[in-house]
Amino acid sequence: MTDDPTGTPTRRAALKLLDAVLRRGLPLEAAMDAACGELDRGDDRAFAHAIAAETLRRLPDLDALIDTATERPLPHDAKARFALRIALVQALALNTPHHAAITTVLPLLDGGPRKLVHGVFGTLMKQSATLPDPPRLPETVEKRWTASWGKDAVEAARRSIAAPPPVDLTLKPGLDTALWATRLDGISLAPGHVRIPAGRRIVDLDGYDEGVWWVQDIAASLPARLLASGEGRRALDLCAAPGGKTMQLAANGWAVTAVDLSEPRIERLRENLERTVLTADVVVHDAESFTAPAFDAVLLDAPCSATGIFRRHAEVLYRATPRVISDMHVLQSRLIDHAASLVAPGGTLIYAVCSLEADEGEQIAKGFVARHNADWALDPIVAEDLPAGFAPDKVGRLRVRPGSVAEQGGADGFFIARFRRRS
Ligand SMILES: C[S@@+](CC[C@H](N)C(=O)[O-])C[C@H]1O[C@@H](n2cnc3c(N)ncnc32)[C@H](O)[C@@H]1O
Repeated sequence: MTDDPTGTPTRRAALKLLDAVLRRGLPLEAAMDAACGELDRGDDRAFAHAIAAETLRRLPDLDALIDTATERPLPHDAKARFALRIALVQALALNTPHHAAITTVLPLLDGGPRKLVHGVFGTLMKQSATLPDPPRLPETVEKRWTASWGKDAVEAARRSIAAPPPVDLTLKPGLDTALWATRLDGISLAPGHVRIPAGRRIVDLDGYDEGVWWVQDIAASLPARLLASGEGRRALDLCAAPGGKTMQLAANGWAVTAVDLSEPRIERLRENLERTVLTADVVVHDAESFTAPAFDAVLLDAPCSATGIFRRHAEVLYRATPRVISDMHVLQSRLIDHAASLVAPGGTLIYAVCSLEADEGEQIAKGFVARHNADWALDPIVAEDLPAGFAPDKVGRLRVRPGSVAEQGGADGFFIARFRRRS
């Protein structure tokens, strides 16, 4: 594409990324290699990613602006709409000069409605259009979350999608948390936790090479914190990759078996164990059919819609259709039943999902107890089990919703329940 203006290949990559995410349902990170094949430079790839990620964070507001400036609404999958989203997000959220934002995008419409796109962009710039602060979430998500968690949670979710969230690190046990918070120029919300601002290169940070910490949102660290120290007892981490909870359990004295279906993700788990000098028995297997002698504890971090990680991966809000959520509910019900069959009498089962959908959290916990009432009981989580800022619900399960620890930078959405098998 030698006659493209400078910068157009980056915008073409951003267009391919958005197409992969919004039309083909891929995660943004998974689409990077194929979409950015034309780009040799790391900073061009990073900018293509930034354009796509910012577009996804701002999509409802970008589309609403576009609709104010067209006579008839453009179809949602029209190339002209994709091109306008990319031009507008640069001009209105990424500080790209207006001229550069549009001239680099027009060549993407080879043989298409360039005049229309140029005209709509020009009209909006003349009107000094702006994007609202905080951004809106997709309407269907706002309705669903308002019904489940209330208006304040939706307001908090809007505020928290506005910018990339901070990054949390889990320290190996026995380290001085305050010292590491200072060394990493961060803050701590709990023993063994350090929070640093977004945007730092993780591999350059103090302690990375020595493997004394790993990246893990504070909410994602809570399920393993709900198990006492292992003292050599056996724990099964089901759906374990890339290994955040495996590392917590292994570091806390459990003899861990880590099971995951995905070979590439298990590879990352192995690398993480190697870097942190921790050990686990690692097995590539479907969790639904995995068998072994019963364990003292089983942690099931079930596959889910992942709507709890919307602050980092806004595309989850578009992928989590009602159909996906209901399919996940069915899979999670089967997985929790199988996980329970692997727990020894008197043992503990932890169920966790990084989802903000009650159907994947509260409803799974309720269904499990209803089906297995004779052998199992909820083991209520109490305030003392949790870091400041997190509180169990009235029956003793933990729902981390938007707005939790907001003043300190928030947390991923999560649901966690702990159950005890009767002896
Ligand atoms: C939420 S992620 C797990 C995160 C992990 N527990 C951690 O703390 O790093 C869910 C995982 O479930 C795995 N998975 C999905 N379906 C599975 C199945 N049927 N059996 C085993 N693993 C599965 C995925 O490969 C993915 O790694």
